Amino acid sequence: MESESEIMTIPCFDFCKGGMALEEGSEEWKDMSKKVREACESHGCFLLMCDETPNGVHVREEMFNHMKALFDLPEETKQQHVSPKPYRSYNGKNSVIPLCESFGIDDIPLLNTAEAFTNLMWPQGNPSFCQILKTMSLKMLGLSFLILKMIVEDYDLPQHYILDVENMKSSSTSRLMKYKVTENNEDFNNSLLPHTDKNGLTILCQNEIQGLQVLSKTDKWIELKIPQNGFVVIVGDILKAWSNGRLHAATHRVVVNGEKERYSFGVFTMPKEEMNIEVPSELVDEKSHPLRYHPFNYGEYISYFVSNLKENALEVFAGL
Ligand SMILES: O=C(O)CCC(=O)C(=O)O
Ligand SMILES: [Fe+2]
Repeated sequence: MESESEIMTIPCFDFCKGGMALEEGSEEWKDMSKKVREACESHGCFLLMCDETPNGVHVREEMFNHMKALFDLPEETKQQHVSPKPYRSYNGKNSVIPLCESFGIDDIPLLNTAEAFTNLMWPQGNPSFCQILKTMSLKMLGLSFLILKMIVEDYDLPQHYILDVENMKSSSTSRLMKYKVTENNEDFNNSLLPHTDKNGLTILCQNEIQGLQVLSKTDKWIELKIPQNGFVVIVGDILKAWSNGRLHAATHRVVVNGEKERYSFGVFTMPKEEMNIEVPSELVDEKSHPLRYHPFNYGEYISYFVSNLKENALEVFAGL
């Protein structure tokens, strides 16, 4: 029963009560900003509902059907998706996480990368999947920006810090993931190993199969129950650093041990590689919040992480 009560500790917020999106600057928006900031500080994550359109459920269902067809393509076809950037190329044969397969596509809302991807996988094209990838990536990127603006609002930071959070979502990667099921119990904990995300903010959704767990500050794994048509929002290293460690980058993992495959789709927002991350002076307080991170370059941080692959990369690279 322990995990039952722990489930309750991760809050779920509805940004679109009754189909109406929150109006920026309204009292409701301000109340929500406080709740969002508190959840990001205490848990480093929260669940999110935002049903603006009645056909949202339908779009999701179609997306996961398309994703199944994608992962069912021949291995040679999937392997054609390659990128010089880390964690983008098709990854299907990773001995550390043998149950997980993934693709990463950069900047779908800004460039024609969804077309390029679907044309590569299906030489005759796949316009409906392409459209869904664009719709979902754009929606999730928009939600990321809204959440980042709420955080600036609730810290009562001067308006020019909106530029900081605009930078923090100036690039994005959409990741498509499949978790296979296995009969071998020993593999269960290997679906996706514990990690913090190295970007700014992550928003994920999944088919009906749960499996994502977050580590509480008291070192207990909490099984998330992502509502149907809901999302989970996770604070990454960059947002933690920018907030001077006030926001918590939640360690999370995936454990899938049911009978059905899990598919998930995530939008990882991040700064452009050349951008620098610097703590706003307003978030530094000599007594209660002394400066924890020196200014650093995002691209250099990612290179450092990729060459060391240590989970304490942020503290070692940018910590004071
Ligand atoms: O599939 C999921 O729900 C989590 C994926 C994840 O944590 C990641 O790709 O960083
Ligand atoms: Fe992650």
